[in-house]
Amino acid sequence: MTETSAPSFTEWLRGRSEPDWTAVTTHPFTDALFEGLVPAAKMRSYLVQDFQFVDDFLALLGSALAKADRYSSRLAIAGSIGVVTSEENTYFQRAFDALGVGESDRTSPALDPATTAFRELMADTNARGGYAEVLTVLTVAEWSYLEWAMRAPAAAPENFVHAEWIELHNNHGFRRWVQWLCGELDRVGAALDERARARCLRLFQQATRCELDFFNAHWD
Ligand SMILES: Cc1ncc(C[n+]2csc(CCO)c2C)c(N)n1
Repeated sequence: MTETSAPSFTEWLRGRSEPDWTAVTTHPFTDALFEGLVPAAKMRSYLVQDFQFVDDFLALLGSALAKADRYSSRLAIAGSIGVVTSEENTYFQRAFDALGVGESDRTSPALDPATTAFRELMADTNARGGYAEVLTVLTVAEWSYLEWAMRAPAAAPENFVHAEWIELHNNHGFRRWVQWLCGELDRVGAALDERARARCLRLFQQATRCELDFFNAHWD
């Protein structure tokens, strides 16, 4: 009777992942990005590693597509796969050109430990997780990026490498996709038993930690 405002599953997951969640979404790397003040060498290493991250992320989206429990969910996920494989992809190529990234660093760079840890978490979730677990890891990666990017001031930095990286993560379509993801995880989470919910929480916390380590690896 007093349960008028129980937190949603995703709000509960986020709240239980503090203080790391706020450390990610207010990270100094993102503040510097807003001002166009990330040094080129740091922006380069970050994007080179992130391009490797995006490959496994795409595989995880494919896993969600396969594991979804209904057609309308598969359609929403397919739409997001289309975005990752079109607009995002040309951003990386143009940014790499601007930053002078050579061929081997585009295709097979030495991986930073933070990149490897994140890739392993995604690969494990892909191999062993069900739909709820896959959604959990996707939600951390997308929601945390939306949250930092929504903090951007109205004036964009001059350099397109900085400006477009912000715009990719706070545009209307991306906001709607993250809203869909959170709503989907809330829907699927409502049907889980306590043990399965606890598994999702552990994954949410691990993925949040991976996001923090990823930013920290390119900032000091
Ligand atoms: C470390 C890291 N975490 C999350 C994202 C966010 N993200 C991953 S793939 C993708 C495409 C849109 O669905 C977006 C926004 C990132 N780039 N790098």
